[in-house]
Amino acid sequence: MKIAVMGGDGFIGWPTSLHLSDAGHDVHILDNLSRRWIDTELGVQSLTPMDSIQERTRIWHAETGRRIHFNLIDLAKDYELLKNWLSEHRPDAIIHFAEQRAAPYSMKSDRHKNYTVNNNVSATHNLLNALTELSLDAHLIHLGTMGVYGYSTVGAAIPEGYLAVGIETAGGETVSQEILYPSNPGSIYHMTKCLDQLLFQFYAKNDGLRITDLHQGIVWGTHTEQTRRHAQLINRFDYDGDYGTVLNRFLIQAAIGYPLTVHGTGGQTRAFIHIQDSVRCIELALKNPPARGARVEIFNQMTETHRVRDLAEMIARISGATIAWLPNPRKEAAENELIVRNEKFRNLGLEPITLEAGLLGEIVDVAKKFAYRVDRARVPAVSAWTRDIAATINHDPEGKRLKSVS
Ligand SMILES: O=c1ccn([C@@H]2O[C@H](COP(=O)(O)OP(=O)(O)O[C@H]3O[C@H](CS(=O)(=O)O)[C@@H](O)[C@H](O)[C@H]3O)[C@@H](O)[C@H]2O)c(=O)[nH]1
Repeated sequence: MKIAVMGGDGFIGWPTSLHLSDAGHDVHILDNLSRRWIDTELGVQSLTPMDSIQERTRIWHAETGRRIHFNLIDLAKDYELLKNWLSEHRPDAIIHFAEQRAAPYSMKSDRHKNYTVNNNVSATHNLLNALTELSLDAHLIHLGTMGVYGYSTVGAAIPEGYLAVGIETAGGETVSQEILYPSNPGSIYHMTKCLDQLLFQFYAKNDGLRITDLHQGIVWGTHTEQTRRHAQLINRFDYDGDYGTVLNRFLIQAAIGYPLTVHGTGGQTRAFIHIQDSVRCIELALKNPPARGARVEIFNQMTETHRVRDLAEMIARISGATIAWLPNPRKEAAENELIVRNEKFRNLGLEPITLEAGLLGEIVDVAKKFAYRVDRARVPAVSAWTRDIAATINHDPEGKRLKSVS
């Protein structure tokens, strides 16, 4: 297949591009390199040393003889360029990662809120609009998030996108219907993914676009089979307070002897998936497109759930790290249950890498190897969800104002 990977220079976009190229597909990356600019804005860098996209694709060609093409296009701003590219290349499938993906970054300031909404919603809409205008029947796969469901304290299992409800008619009869699961975003970033969902519903219904939305959990790990093939194919690894996700942050914190930064009681339960499984799921979704005219296909792309404090305690046990119990910079439920249905990928043959099995290798491999590149001052999460919270959180790099350390 000819596949366009929008956002193919990012944390999941890059290993996905390699995985699909390795599987024999003709891969074209479209990316505005915004993630690299944001690193510059924040004054941080990936834990792993990362080459330019042109250099990465050159190495991939030298290693495998396969070409990955790179196009510098901003989906949100360059509508005509995007449309012309799609019109010329007419890909069979499009994988859409081209959005600002960090919740803390989206909550940093009014400017960051505007940027995240404008970028994410425009990128998605421009893509849908162009596909319709060009009558291009490409299968669109979008990287969504488990965060669209929110974290209720009820503890009922979250279905894959649609919820069966009974509605009472005027005649007093109860009819059953499947509705899109009610959105309950916890950040501006998560809210943009909820808005994306509505755009998908409309374009599938009105124009018959074939769309798959992957509601992904928190990704951990950094290597995939293909990124291991050469030092310069390595994936990025974020550990900073804005882009670092919780488990990867704990791993690097353990490696550099920094107290594990648990927000609040650590009672937040979240869904997780290893990066290798993430790219496998994308390939499975690619092989199983919805029919034209069908409703948006939704998968829950996660393999296990964990409570944040349990992860911290597990890593502390393995590594001897201490745990810092910090005031939470986010507005979120202090404690929640999370039960997630994920049979669809399991039925398509996904055999998950479990945290227990994969964890130690990751610590040794990546976190310790590149620990010398860490700027400790970039570890704390300082982006607060509200002004009131901002007044109370800890900004001190080595945690002198922590609630407690155990
Ligand atoms: O040092 C830290 C960092 C985070 N947390 C807590 O860990 C949980 C998860 O935070 P996260 O930064 O790992 O994940 P999140 O902000 O939800 O976002 C990440 O995970 C999402 C999937 S999900 O969480 O919505 O399932 C993706 O959509 C996003 O792109 C990705 O950045 C939160 O309760 C947070 O308060 C800590 O206790 N300590």
